[in-house]
Amino acid sequence: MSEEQLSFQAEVSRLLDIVAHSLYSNKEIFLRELISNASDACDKLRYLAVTDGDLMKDDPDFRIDLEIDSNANTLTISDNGIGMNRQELIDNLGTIARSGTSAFMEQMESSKDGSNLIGQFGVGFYSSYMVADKVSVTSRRAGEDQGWQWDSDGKGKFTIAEVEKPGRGTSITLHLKEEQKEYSEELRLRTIIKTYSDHIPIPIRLKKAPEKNEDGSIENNGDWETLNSASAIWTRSKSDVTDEQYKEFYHHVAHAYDDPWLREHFRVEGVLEYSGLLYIPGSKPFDLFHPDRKHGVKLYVRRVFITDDCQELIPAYMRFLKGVIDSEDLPLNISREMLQDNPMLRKIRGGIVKRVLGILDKKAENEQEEYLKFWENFGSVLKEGLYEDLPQKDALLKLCRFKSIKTDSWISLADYLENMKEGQEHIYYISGEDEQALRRSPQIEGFKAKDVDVLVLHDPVDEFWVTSVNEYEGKGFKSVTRGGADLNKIDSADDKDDSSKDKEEDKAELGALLGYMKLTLEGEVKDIRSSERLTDSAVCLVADEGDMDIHLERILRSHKQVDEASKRVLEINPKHDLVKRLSDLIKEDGAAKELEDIAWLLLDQARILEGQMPSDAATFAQRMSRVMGKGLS
Ligand SMILES: Nc1ncnc2c1ncn2[C@@H]1O[C@H](COP(=O)(O)OP(=O)(O)OP(=O)(O)O)[C@@H](O)[C@H]1O
Repeated sequence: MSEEQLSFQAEVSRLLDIVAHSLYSNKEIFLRELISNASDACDKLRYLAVTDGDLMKDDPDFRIDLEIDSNANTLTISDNGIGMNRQELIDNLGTIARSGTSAFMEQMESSKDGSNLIGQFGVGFYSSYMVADKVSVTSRRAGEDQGWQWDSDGKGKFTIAEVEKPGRGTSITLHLKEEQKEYSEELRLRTIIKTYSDHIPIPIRLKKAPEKNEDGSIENNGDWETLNSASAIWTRSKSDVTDEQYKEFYHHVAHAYDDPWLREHFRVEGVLEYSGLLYIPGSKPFDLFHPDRKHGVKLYVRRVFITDDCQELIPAYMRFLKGVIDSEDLPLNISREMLQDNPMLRKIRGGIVKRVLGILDKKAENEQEEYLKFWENFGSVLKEGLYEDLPQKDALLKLCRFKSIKTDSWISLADYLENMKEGQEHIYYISGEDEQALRRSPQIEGFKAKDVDVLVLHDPVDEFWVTSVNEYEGKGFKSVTRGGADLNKIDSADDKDDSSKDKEEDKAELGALLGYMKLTLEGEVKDIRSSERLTDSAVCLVADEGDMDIHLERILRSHKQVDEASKRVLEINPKHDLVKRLSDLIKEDGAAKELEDIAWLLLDQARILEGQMPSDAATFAQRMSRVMGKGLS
């Protein structure tokens, strides 16, 4: 087959354009990316060879080789890993499958200086174009006979052609840009490998240029020099690994380039034996909430890479974890299907969950500021565990941090309980999407007045756990937009001022108003009641005790999971001037029309405060005009 020319997927072209034109100063990381890919390719073959030994029989020792040609100004990185066939070359090097890429590119394009972002994201193979103006890839898939060559200058198109390739694996030749000649110098390469790739568990070798002695004899005939330690970092003892090496391993295993927030290197012995090196990233990945997002923990069995896609290893609510788990007990030839319901794996998962929760607990306890960095990045994800992993509910609730109406900083549930008022039986919360709007909600007025704190839950995930988690330390969670507020049970200095005689009179007058409004608004609301929770506003809507919370219902309706809106309870503030005036008006003759208008306007006002529309915008406007006109006359 002759050479074929194909176009990059549009996203790749955009990415290549960003890479080539970025002001990214740290160009040397291209080598880290290519070596990382080569090492992954060897891992993949090692796994396949467990069940098909023939795949690597002819060449059993993995290696990654670097060769320089200073005359041609090229650098070649070769591996004897899994290799790629024609279709794989087209798919892998011509399209982008990673879930976070679109989000990354949007941010890149909207930010002035993307260098920082490129550093965080890692553009993999395409980073070659930071130093090369042309890249040639020859590859032969293990177990196949035909080799393929892929060539591109990174400007929209690439070619692919059949080629002779004696050994399996991939060779990537970078035709270095004139100004990037330094990457064809031995010393430079040695330093880069030591810095970024020492942890790679496969020998990375550099072919030394033959040296001529003075007498013309050749000193070394192109010997290979191994540049890295070449042992799996998690098998070494902690004292043998430097912070820098731990960090570089994180960059490799997580494909992320921030500093990890936490690392945990451990070994479990006993009935079940496994070791692990886990990290929690220092920043929030672009794709944390992407539906395809998976955790980044690779499963190894006795140093053999098995998979980086084992959903049974780590629960989804810990998908921020990155790193490696290496089991001594699982069978080497375990298939990915067999992993699905494996009791040993379930135990490992249980162990990891406990370990991670334990570490987080310690951090939350001893290094509160530090812990909040984690919480702000990954708290939303961890909270998913509150309904996905009920046995861990209490441990998770202990780790949760919340905003509340009394403070802009984060508090724990323990802090909340400590500040509960005499007679307060519930942990009160208000939930919705907009934190500031929640803080202004009429439903929290009475709580503020009584100095009772209310948690402000503005994370979309909150609506889901808060309805399934019943209590913390014996105190139930209660929405302030639902049911009775129970505020009269809570002591407050204000209550003592009202004389009981006044109260009785007020009650009778309000009773008449409530009766009138119930008749007028019949069918529109479930009930109309005097409110304990309002102090400044005249009205608000609440959900009846057994009904669905107003905000939760709104979310479910927007996802079409609930068809009809429930009828709500309209609460009226008996202490509000307008309400008092209405109670008087009801005794006057000829006020019926005005009263009717106001009753409807109050209901629509309460609806608007909940972010809803008045039931009929035109009638609402007419009523409003009539009442305003009356006010002016
Ligand atoms: N040396 C190699 N041998 C075999 N396959 C490779 C090699 N280099 C790259 N690939 C294939 O090309 C794909 C794309 O590589 P690329 O570096 O762009 O992304 P990635 O490795 O998936 O992620 P990242 O961008 O984080 O490096 C890889 O997933 C792999 O399938």
